[in-house]
Amino acid sequence: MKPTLNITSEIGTLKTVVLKRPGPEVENMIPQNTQRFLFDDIPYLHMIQKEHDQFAGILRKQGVEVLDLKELLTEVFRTKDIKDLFVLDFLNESKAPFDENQIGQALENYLQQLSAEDFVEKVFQGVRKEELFQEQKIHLHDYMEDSFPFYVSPQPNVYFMRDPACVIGNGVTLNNMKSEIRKRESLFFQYILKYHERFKESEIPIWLNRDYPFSLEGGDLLVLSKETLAIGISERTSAKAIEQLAANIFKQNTTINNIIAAVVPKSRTFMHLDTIFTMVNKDTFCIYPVILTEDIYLLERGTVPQCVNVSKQQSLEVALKKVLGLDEVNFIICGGDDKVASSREQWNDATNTLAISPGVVITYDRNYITNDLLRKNGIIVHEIPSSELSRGGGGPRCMSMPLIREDISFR
Ligand SMILES: NC(=O)NCCC[C@H](N)C(=O)O
Repeated sequence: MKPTLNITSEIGTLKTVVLKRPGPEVENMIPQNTQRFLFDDIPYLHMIQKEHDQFAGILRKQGVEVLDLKELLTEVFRTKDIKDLFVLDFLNESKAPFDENQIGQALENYLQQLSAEDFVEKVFQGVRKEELFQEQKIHLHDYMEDSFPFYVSPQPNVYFMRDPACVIGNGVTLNNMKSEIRKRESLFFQYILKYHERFKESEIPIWLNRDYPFSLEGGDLLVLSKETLAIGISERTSAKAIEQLAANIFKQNTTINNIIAAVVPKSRTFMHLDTIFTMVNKDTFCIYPVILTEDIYLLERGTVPQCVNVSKQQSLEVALKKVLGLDEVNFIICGGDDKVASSREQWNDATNTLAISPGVVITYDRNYITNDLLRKNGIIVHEIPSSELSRGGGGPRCMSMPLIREDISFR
């Protein structure tokens, strides 16, 4: 029988993954607010869907079971009581204007009467002001030209499935995401794990919950092996969340004994560890070289009650060799030696590879120098078109949430 969740590496043969096909929510941005939504441009919907369909198509062709976030949520919300409960949580977290009686109640009523299918679309696309009150201007700010047109803001980042939750072993983290605009995304997984037929009977450990006050995002967390995680201390993921996660995991009877914590320079370009470091084979990593000069720490299982021992490491290479038991580590530098190409391809998510088995990855076609280098290093590369997908600032790894991979051994 298939396990519900099993992720013990980044590269074990991928069996089940969750994706979200980009939908009309990506068109609910305007040039004045793309930055607020963490986008660099507004994608062309028709094309981004075509590109994403090719991504899903390659995964299916490789025998991967592809689950769809929209379908999972729709199945959960067919039960009216669960949907009504979610409406309240969702509006609360959307900072919907509940205090303004008329609007809060109208929003609640409006969402409650939608079918499960329409409701899920609305959750992604947001609720425009004119949907509730035709052209009605109530407040002074409604008269202002730049007034935000939504009561409930859209969620264009939902196709970046990697970030709101991380599967580690047979458990998950439900992440408190850094930016206000993405915080609601991990609420989806709370509901799916608790109420969806496929998950609700399994006792899934929650390694760190979304009410933990310091932020963590999935793009920063890599499961390197049964024993080891790598986590970026980044713009999005705090050192406190990493240590708390370590303490929670080490306290349990798990195989994880080590966490490599790598400093990631705080900038939009390097927003998560997986924008500068991914694993493509047992001893091979695709990197942007900035990761080689930043500080590296190791968190190890200590003795209770001082559960986490922290030590500074000499380098990423030394730390990887130690925790993975490797004699050599092969770093493939994205874009190669040409600094301009390296920087450009990093920006276009060249290092954001998604492994579908050891030495087999999916990447963006636009990063042709890195793809070539990967192939020269014996990696099989499946390319997907990326003109529109890349506009949101993430690549194939960011767009996927693996639930089940086959176990592999390193030694
Ligand atoms: N793991 C990743 O690097 N995810 C990419 C997230 C892109 C999204 N627009 C964001 O800024 O959060």
